[in-house]
Amino acid sequence: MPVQRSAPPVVEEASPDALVIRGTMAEIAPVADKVTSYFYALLFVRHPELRPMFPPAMDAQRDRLLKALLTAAEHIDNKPVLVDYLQNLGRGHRKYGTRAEHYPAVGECLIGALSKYASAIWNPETEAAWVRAYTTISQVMIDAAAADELRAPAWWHAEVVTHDLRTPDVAVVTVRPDQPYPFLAGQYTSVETPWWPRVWRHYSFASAPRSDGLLTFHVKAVPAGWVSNALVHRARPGDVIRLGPPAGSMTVDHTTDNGLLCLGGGTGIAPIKALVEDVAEHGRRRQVEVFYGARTDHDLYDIDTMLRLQQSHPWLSVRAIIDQLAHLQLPDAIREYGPWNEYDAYISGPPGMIRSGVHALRDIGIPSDRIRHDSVEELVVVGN
Ligand SMILES: NC(=O)C1=CN([C@@H]2O[C@H](COP(=O)(O)OP(=O)(O)OC[C@H]3O[C@@H](n4cnc5c(N)ncnc54)[C@H](O)[C@@H]3O)[C@@H](O)[C@H]2O)C=CC1
Repeated sequence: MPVQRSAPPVVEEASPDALVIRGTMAEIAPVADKVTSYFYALLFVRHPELRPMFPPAMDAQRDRLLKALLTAAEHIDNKPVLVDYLQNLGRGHRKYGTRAEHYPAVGECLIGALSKYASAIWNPETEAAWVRAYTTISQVMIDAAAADELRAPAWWHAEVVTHDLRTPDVAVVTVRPDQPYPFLAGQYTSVETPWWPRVWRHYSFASAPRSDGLLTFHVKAVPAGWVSNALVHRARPGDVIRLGPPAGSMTVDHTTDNGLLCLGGGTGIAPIKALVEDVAEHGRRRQVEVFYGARTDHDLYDIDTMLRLQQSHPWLSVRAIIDQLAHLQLPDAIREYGPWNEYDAYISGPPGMIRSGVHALRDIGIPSDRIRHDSVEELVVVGN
């Protein structure tokens, strides 16, 4: 579930519907791939008009919609987190051309796929629980999309204005959106390139909002990453990409004077740089300690920028942690510094680093509600 703060495990009584849903999920878990294929087969056979809203090749991300729906259903009892997640999902679906009338079609195929593969336990009560859950899920998404329609476009076009290849596989790409693009430092967006229509990937903004309206992303080309390879090796000034709405809550809490302990691994330094700029713009002096991790010194592609920021801001300290030299990975390095009890923590980087970072931070006494990061589930597709 994309919880953007590190939530402590919630121990609560499950509702009868939640129990039924969990029962179905346990039943289909061993055949999840088959459920996914069958769900999309049903959807495209029964509703061929929906096919163009999905990527031509479905292998890379075919189960994202289904996964999102199942994740939401599983958390049906956790209303505040669920609503937040679904509102984002509903807003985010506007860029695919999703409309309110598409939701019943998806619901019908979801029930069709579940009832086929959970047939051993499927009965009218199971179906009723899923219909109730899906109705709740789709209504939150539909309402959020409708509200968003009044204030923002479904997507933005953005022209590449500079493309700076920093290493053989990392590029810093700056784009100019065709309309104002409101967002907060620390957030991310989704990007579609002209070469892979309808394949969207998430990238964090590498700067706080700028007066010239330009947006910058740090992109690393990863093996088999269609979007990332296109952005690093193919995109040039003048190319036009599409952007979805901003998302994410790894933003600076300006209601506190706590320091910021920031861990950025690899291209995960991008949103950390945006956070530093945000603190600078707010003008209140807060200690910001950045740990910038990389596998080798060649991978520290943005260290000059970070050191320049350190030079201009006495409240900022930047430390590079290089695996090879430090003989330990980034999250463990923070244990040698501190104390960190007056700090809020921000972590950005590969999913494994976020997981071990949260662990290390809790271990040194930072409570979960003061540790912020993007959802690890969403990150699995970030940057591909
Ligand atoms: N908002 C966010 O959280 C953002 C996340 N990213 C993600 O960051 C990643 C960047 O990839 P690369 O530059 O190739 O990073 P990388 O794989 O080279 O690793 C960067 C740093 O993270 C540490 N690290 C990696 N795996 C670890 C693990 N399992 N446990 C502890 N430490 C670990 C490494 O020691 C290194 O210091 C991508 O997965 C991208 O999706 C990128 C931008 C923003």
